[in-house]
Amino acid sequence: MIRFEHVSKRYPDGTTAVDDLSFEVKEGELVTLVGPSGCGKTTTMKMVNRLIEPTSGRILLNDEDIAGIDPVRLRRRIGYVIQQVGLFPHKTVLDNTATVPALLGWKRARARERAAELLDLVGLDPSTFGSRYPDQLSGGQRQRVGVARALAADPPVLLMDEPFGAVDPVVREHLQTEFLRLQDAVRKTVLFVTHDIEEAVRLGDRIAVYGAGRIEQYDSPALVLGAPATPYVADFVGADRGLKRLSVTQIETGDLEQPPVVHLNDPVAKAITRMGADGARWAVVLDDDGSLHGWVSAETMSPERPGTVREHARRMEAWVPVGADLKQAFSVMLQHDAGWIAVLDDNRFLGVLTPSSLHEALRRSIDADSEGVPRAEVVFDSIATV
Ligand SMILES: Nc1ncnc2c1ncn2[C@@H]1O[C@H](COP(=O)(O)OP(=O)(O)OP(=O)(O)O)[C@@H](O)[C@H]1O
Repeated sequence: MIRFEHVSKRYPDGTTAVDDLSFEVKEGELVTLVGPSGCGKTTTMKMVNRLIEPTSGRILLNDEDIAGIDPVRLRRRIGYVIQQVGLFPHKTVLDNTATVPALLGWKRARARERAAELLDLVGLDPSTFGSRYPDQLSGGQRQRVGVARALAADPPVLLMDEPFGAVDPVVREHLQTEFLRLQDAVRKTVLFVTHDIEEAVRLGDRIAVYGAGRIEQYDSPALVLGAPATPYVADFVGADRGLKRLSVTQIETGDLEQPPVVHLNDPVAKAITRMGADGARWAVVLDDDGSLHGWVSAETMSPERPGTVREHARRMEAWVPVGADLKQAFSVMLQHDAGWIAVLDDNRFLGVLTPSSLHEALRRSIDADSEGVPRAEVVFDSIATV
């Protein structure tokens, strides 16, 4: 979709901003460009919409050399979101969002209808926010309008230059989650510049890690974290990459432990036998319909006493859906101060994660990536050391 072929950019003062860059972004792929300040990320991005012209090499968009495309026409095919959103202060949110369709000559009603759809898509109710002016929005809301505006004419390509850089970390995480959901729905080809490795890992299908003017590694987030290609990348992603990796490793059913399971209406004696068979001191308790109720401890029940598990069971609400990432699991575990959490598929109980199975899952993920991939340095950072 976007291909860089030996692209370099040298400024007249002798600065080489980008040096012999070759890489490809596939259709529907979200690639994050990450690296320290001044390493050439923005230059790379601005060459795609011809705000900056390369000194040598070429950039192809769908196999067409962009040097031959009129810049104005080119930019209509490319949405652009920047940190200082650049909304027009005197225009309403709806009209701001409709800017590009209006420029493209859409009828006003159609442009506004499209703008309302887009606002909805980025989580801003058009009937509440459409008539506001930019200074009546929070920073996070302004960024959402920026994204809606960039998507309004449905461009196949989106360039995003630190779009969430100016908001606080909580809002930023929110915007990232929303953006991922949006990207799932619209599947644009996205180049996303950030200097934040966490953001790059969270959003990118692939990450280009920049050193000075060059890409040091171009890989999946899991590989960048698990098998840094060079000591520079290892240093850049940081010593806590095991922890970062939690957010790119999904829980799989094979990671789960299977403690004994009893039901609320089971007689106490049956529950004790069940636990005894596994040598377990506790069991997961499910409702009659099979959904998670909580847990019960062997200590609180005596085989001589009549009754059912219901009288002894304790509620437990620490759970995550299967497919969640290990970071979510870890955070739920900490939030509930729990030694285990349940993993559910819809309402169905699948098993539990404990700190040690979480650790194993992390190891599984790193082993899978490093198999057969000769990398400079494959180090496992135990979560226990973080
Ligand atoms: N017009 C210019 N003339 C000379 N040098 C320039 C010019 N524009 C950018 N540079 C230099 O090119 C290099 C790359 O800049 P670029 O803006 O691409 O970096 P970046 O990785 O996006 O940085 P940041 O994260 O700080 O935005 C820097 O050393 C910068 O000083």
